[in-house]
Amino acid sequence: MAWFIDEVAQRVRAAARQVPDQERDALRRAVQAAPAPREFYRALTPSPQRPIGVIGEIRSLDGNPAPAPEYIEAFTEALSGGGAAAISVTAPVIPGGLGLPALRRARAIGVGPLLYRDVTVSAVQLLRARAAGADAVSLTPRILSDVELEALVERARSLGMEPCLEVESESDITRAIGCAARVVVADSRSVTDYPQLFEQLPYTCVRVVRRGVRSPRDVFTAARHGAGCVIVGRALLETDDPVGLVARMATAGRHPAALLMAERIAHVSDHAVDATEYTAQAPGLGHPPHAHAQEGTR
Ligand SMILES: O=C(O)c1ccccc1NCC(=O)[C@H](O)[C@H](O)COP(=O)(O)O
Repeated sequence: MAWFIDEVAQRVRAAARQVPDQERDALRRAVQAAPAPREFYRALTPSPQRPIGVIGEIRSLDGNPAPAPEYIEAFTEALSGGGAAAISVTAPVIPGGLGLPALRRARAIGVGPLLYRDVTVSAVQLLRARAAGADAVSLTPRILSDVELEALVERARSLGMEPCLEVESESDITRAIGCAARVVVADSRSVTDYPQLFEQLPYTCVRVVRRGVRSPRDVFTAARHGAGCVIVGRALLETDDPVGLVARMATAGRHPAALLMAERIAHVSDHAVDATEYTAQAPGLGHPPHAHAQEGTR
């Protein structure tokens, strides 16, 4: 899948360079007017009561047209009601991605917090995501230089959003630790050694597994492998009862068995306490969402 992202990143970079200054200014104003960001990290943080959480992803099945906006709205609301700790929306560059309109709708109906997953290479994408109501954004270290990664992490934080680093290798983990990432996401299909990678992270970091998570059993497996959260997408579209499925997965995430599994590899009980201190110390947090940072990446 690496080649796919590389190709998309090239296109997105080229498009970002074309964005005129007036549009950037308009986006900054839209960010000022946007609803304040909500606490994403805290919503994901494992606790003895919920050792592993579920992020419900709203998307369409690859190749299918996007569902009607009213359906997306009802679906999003139902996922939240079913116990999803957060909602993820993917950009249209990712197959099945519904993009910023879906993000805006999800924000308007008040569910959340919201993660926007994009192939992010430019600050302008962060502005668009925040203006549409994102509380967190994904960043992929592999496609970013050190300078770009640092600038985008800081920019996301200065906008009040949690940067969630999508890691693929040991060197990505080192870079994620270097920028004090508090949420790290691994694709369980292409990053098959993710449990080993997770082990290297500070335990205050929420480890998220995505792709191929389909059942409560997969939630337990992810807990056993050190995850504090899973993202579930396709499985919710392939069942007749998405709300029931997300609810069963969320229930699995609160099950004492999940706590036993999680405790074997991470100090979940301590995590809940220490995370509070960590939040207070984390760079960029606690600032008002509209604080202005230097724009390091256009
Ligand atoms: O994210 C990518 O790099 C990507 C590239 C090409 C095709 C799909 C890609 N991502 C898929 C997703 O982001 C999934 O929607 C997400 O991981 C949830 O997984 P699933 O539950 O298997 O739908």
